[in-house]
Amino acid sequence: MLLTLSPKTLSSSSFFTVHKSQNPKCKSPDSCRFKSLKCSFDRILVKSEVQIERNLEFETGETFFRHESARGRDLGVLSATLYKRSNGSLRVLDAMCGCGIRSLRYLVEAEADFVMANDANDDNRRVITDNLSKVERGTGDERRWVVTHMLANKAMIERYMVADFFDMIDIDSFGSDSSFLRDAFNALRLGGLLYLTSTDGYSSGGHRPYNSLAAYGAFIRPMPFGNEIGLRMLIGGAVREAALLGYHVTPLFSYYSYHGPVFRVMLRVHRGKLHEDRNYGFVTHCNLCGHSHTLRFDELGLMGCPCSDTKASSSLVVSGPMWLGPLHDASYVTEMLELAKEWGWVSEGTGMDLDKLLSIMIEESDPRLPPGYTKMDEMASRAKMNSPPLKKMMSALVKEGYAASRSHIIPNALKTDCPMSHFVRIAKENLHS
Ligand SMILES: C[S@@+](CC[C@H](N)C(=O)[O-])C[C@H]1O[C@@H](n2cnc3c(N)ncnc32)[C@H](O)[C@@H]1O
Repeated sequence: MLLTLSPKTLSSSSFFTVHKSQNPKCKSPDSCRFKSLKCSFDRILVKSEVQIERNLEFETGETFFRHESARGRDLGVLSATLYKRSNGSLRVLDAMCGCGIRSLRYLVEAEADFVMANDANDDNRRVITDNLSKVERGTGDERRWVVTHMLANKAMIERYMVADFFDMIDIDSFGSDSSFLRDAFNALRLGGLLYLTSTDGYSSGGHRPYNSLAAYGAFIRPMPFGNEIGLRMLIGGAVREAALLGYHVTPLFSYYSYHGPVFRVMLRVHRGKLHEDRNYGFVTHCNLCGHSHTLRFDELGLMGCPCSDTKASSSLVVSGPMWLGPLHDASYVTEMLELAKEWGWVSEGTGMDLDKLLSIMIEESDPRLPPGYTKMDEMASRAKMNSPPLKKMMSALVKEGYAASRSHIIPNALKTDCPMSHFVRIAKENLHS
């Protein structure tokens, strides 16, 4: 019989004593494989944390769990639900499920028909199984969930070898996830969703250019908008890997969270590689004038900075190749926002509200906006003035015919296609008007 616990208190760390014989894995106090369990003569002390997320109660035990990742899980569930609603069925691989909270949410909230909850660490089994037991397991073809303990690559290879494809694969990995990409593309149904996570903040910050080159095929140098570069590098890595297999991907949304930091992108996978992808190339940034622009492969010989200062060539930083197109699909994120409103996931007063986040993502999707953002502080120091209010600056830019948007990555920054010199002039005019 598996160890079962029913904690009486919520969201606090509690200790429970259970009889050793209830735990099939514990042979003796000295050889207990559960790193986290302390066995005494005939009792086990289990540290169990019970959480509530979106009204779902679950336990985390000693698995890796971050409350701060709830927003990323919300976004995954909204996408999964849209998929289920438009395709009629939904089969999910939660490839690194931890305690199984995502699997539980895909089953309950997105009404997934089937979830494979996989985590390489089989010590997590009891917690995952207990959490998923809130949903009837079913049998045979009606089976709604299974728990497996394989390396994520094996879990994907095993399924595609028997032509059993998933509609959605969620890879919530530590570090960089590029080693999972190829198997994930193979194991996904065409038109399916791939939800990728990376916590590799060093690479996106340009501090390990040879690491990013190895993992994503992108040589990344420090740029003032490194966190956006992190998202673009992740999408770019997937674009490249997909092309190798004869597929192409489009980003549905991209989400950066400073807790970690964590970079998440939801991609849709399509058949056929794009022979000429105008959205794949380089980002340049001039540290002298603050101007950023894009450089496609066929423009490499034209490299230079519009500020044409003599010092400019040594101030010009180039990173890539990476994704240059919009970070999100505006109409898709609009559907996500409508669903969030339908479910009442709005104005909850928890950090940045979900509806506000999705609204900013819609703004950021304007295809005229180049990669990067400018912090208002930087603009103010270039213009030698106090920084004007963000909203006032945005409407001034729009009035002059430029695209302008907030950034979901950083609060007091602006994305625009306006060159820095005009930007400073417009700021000065508007601060004094
Ligand atoms: C970031 S945690 C997952 C958190 C979980 N998805 C959530 O939302 O709470 C990563 C998990 O991946 C598991 N893991 C690490 N490497 C793995 C691999 N190669 N294959 C499968 N699971 C792996 C770890 O045991 C850990 O539980």
